Amino acid sequence: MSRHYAPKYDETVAWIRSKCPPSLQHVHIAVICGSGLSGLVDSVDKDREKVVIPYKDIPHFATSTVQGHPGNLVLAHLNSIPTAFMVGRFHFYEGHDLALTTYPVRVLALLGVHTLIVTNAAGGLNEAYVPGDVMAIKDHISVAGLGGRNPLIGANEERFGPRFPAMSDAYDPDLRRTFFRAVKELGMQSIAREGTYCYVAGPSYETRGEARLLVQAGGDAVGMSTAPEVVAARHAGIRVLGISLITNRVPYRPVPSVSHEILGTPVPPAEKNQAPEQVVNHEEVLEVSAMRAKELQGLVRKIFELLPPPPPTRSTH
Ligand SMILES: O=P(O)(O)O[C@@H]1C[C@H](O)[C@@H](CO)O1
Ligand SMILES: Nc1nc2[nH]cnc2c(=O)[nH]1
Repeated sequence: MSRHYAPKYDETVAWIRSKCPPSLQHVHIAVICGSGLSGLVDSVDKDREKVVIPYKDIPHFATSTVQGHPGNLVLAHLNSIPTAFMVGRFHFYEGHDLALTTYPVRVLALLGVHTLIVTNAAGGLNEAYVPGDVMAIKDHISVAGLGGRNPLIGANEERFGPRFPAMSDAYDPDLRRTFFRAVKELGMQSIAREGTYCYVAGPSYETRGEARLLVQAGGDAVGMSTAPEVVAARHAGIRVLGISLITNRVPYRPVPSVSHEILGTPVPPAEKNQAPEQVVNHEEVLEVSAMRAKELQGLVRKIFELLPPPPPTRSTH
């Protein structure tokens, strides 16, 4: 993460605290709302204080430019736990440096967050997945990270974590167990999945060849966020639950040939009897998010009810 941002975390944190009542000056859990998932914030306790701060007012924050990402930091209680909601996130493809994209995660760490629930809309790569499925992320493949786009590049911020943090345990197994307990209690087994999320920079969706590469690498879903936030969170010692809402199927079979139509040659055997695959668009992504909004709110509330005890605290000051 660029050293350029280092002196500003404390300014941002002090400013946010100045807008909050005492009960919200330290928050324990953060929820990042993915595309079209801003309704998750409606799960907060209605009878308690709630502070809504537009990102554009927060010193040193970026602003959200993507449809389905309103761009507010909301501090409130959920199941009586002081919680921060990022209602909208920043994406690298919006033109933000990765240090700025993940800046809020470090601010959240300084506000006291020990547990991050990060959500996203993602395309399904796994043959068995259908739009509307909800996947607990057990691992990620950061294609952009492997290509040199890692939010921790630059001088290491020792106050947050070590130079070389492990990522082999990035998605907390106890939190995943909690996710599946919540799924079971709510009877959502038929739509619940557990899989590997692939992070690509976007904003273009995958070609079929790219999607096939991700399938062969073991990816179950693909999206344009989450992994940088998780890397920054894990570096800061925050435990993570990642949830992908599968909003579309990603076409990955070879592009149908047309040469045989003109030349009268045989149809390539691999292309015989192929069902047509649908092209994805962001409107469809938002439609499926809207369709599952209420269930996901219920799921998040249930997860809060069942959360395991917090990990031992580690100072970032
Ligand atoms: O912020 P998330 O990851 O939920 O948004 C996904 C990825 C792109 O931003 C967008 C594409 O439709 O949805
Ligand atoms: N990269 C990518 N991101 C998505 N977000 C929602 N659907 C998709 C998808 O198919 N591909």
